[in-house]
Order: sequence, then C-alpha cells, then structure tokens
Amino acid sequence: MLNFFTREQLNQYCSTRDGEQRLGQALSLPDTKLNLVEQLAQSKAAGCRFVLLGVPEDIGPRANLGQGGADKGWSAFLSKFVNLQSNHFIAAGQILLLGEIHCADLQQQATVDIQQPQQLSQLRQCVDTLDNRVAAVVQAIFAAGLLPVVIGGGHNNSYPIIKALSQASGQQVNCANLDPHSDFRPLEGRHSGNGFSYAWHEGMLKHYFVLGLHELKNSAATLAQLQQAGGEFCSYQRIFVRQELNYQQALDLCIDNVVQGSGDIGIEVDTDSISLMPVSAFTNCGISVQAAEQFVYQLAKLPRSRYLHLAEAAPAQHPAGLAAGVNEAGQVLSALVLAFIQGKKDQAIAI
Ligand SMILES: N=CN[C@@H](CCC(=O)O)C(=O)O
Repeated sequence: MLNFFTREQLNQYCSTRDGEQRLGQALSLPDTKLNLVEQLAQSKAAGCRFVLLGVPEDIGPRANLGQGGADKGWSAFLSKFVNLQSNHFIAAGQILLLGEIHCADLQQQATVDIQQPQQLSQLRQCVDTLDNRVAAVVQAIFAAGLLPVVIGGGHNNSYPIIKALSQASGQQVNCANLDPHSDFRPLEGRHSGNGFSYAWHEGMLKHYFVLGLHELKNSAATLAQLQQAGGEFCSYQRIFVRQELNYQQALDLCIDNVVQGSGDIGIEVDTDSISLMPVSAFTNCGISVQAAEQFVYQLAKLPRSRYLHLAEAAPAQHPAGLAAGVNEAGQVLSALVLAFIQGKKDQAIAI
C-alpha cells in the first residue's frame, strides 16, 4: 500500500541547470527491487535520517464535512522542494524520498453525498482503511530508527502516525500540535477532526498541547473532552489579541508540556494555522510562516521528537486559483520541512 517514488516521477518535478545541483538531484530514492523493510535498513546503513512520505488524500477533511483538495498538498511540496539548491547548508544525502501511501482507490470510492448518513459513514470507513495503510508504513520507518516527515492529506493522519510511534516505542506518545482546532471531536467515525481524540481514547496519547487554538473554532463539547483528557492549549487569542504572553513564551509552555515523562514526541502542524495558506479551512486570522517555522525548529531540537506531520495544505483553495496555491503551499511546506531538518541538525544532546 506504498508506491515507491521513481526517477521518472522525480524528473517530472525537478528542473536542472548546468553548474547547479538541486535537492532532487542529491537526495536518495528507493530501490524498487527492495521491499520496504530492506529499503529502510539500507537507507539507515547509508546514513539516511529523514524519510519523506506523502499521503495524497482528502477523504479525511471531506469525512469531517470540510473542503477537499488536501490530496494535492504532497505534489505541491515536491514541485518546490526538489528544486531547492543542494549546498553545504543541507545534507541532502540524509533524505530519502520514499514515496506515497496508495490512496487512489479510496479517493475514487469517496465520491459520495455526505448529506446521506449512510454514505458519510462509508466515507469514514474509507478513512479507517487509510489509517491502517499509513500506520503500517510509518511504523516500519520508526522501527528502522528513521524520522518520518509525513506530508499532505488531512489531519486525520495524526491518528495512524501516533499509533505507529506508540507501537514502535512501546509507550504513549506526547504531541505538540500547532492548530486552531484541537481535533478532539467525538468518536463518530474517523475524519480529520478527531485524530487526537481517537488516539487518546485508545490509550496512545499522553501529553497533548495545542498551540494557537482558536477559542471560537472548537465546540464546547470538544473543549470539555480535551480538558477531561488532560489536554492543554494556549489560545491564539491569549497570545495575539489579549497579549497575555508573547509567542516565544507560549511556545515554551508547549515545549515544557510535551517534554514531560519519557514518551516520544510528535510534531504536528495543521497548516490551517497559517494566515492565507491554501488549506481545507482557510484563514486570514492565523500565524505567520516564520512563527510556524519556529514551532517546528524548536520542537525538532528536542532529542525525543520523532516525526513531523504537515497536514491540510490544499492548493486549489487559494483565492487566486490552483497555480498560486501550488506555489504558496509548496514553498511553505518546504520551509517547514527545512526547519525540521535544521532543528535535528542542531538537536540538543538530551532532555
Ligand atoms: N483538522 C481540522 N479540523 C477542523 C476543520 C474545520 C473546517 O474544516 O472548517 C475541525 O474539525 O474543526
């Protein structure tokens, strides 16, 4: 249920220029003769640290009654990332461009009328099927001692990633989530709004902190359930409207929360936290790209942070159209991946 990335695909994204080497020309690609476990072991032995994995789906946001388009986030990322320059600022050889979760069949099944309860329930079943595919591949990456960077699709994919990390590490996972939404909606069938409530309900999530939560984009029931689970947050309004603390102080609260205990740490970014980002739930009342980069960078510096997940980018939702959306989403996603790689390079010895 994983499609390895091929040289032919890469050539479609990567433009070359004499005298320059682009990231796409320097990073590693899988050997299609190997199976996933063999590939990951070989990559690890060859000095790889980061594994790029795409999830080209938007069934999660649609099963959450939201807008589609998150299936194109991965390709937008690739179109920008592989054309960045390869130079001494980045160890491109440490990056494996693994491929993408096979989603085409699920995407095809997802042309349903969500107003019909039975069809909505079918769509949520498809998300459940997707969960199993994502969890299996991500668990293999963790088991190989590598750091997955999961891009594209809805925020529903937080659940299988947390599950994979919890199973690979044998303990509950802590998560820092940059998001206006807590994604702690009821257990009503899987979708992009309940990845963390499902993970908590199944005993896989321990310390959970939402940075930049929007006070009026979370239902009273969701907030009550979050509180009952011991989840914490620092709201967008506390930081930017009432100015009770500054962004760095809020980020420090987040870090202090997720370093508790001994669990591995997940770095989750719903890109709908970023102002003007083309996403399923568009906002112009969000944070800056630089603030999101700082979130990723500072959390990546923690030795126990084990993955980066970038969700919800939906290029077609850009007000100026798809081409502008691909440009914007591709650049922002690339910047956040680079912040993660930089943070791991500057990682502290131990916390
Ligand atoms: N992952 C996003 N979750 C949001 C989506 C909101 C929207 O689509 O408008 C939520 O469930 O509230």
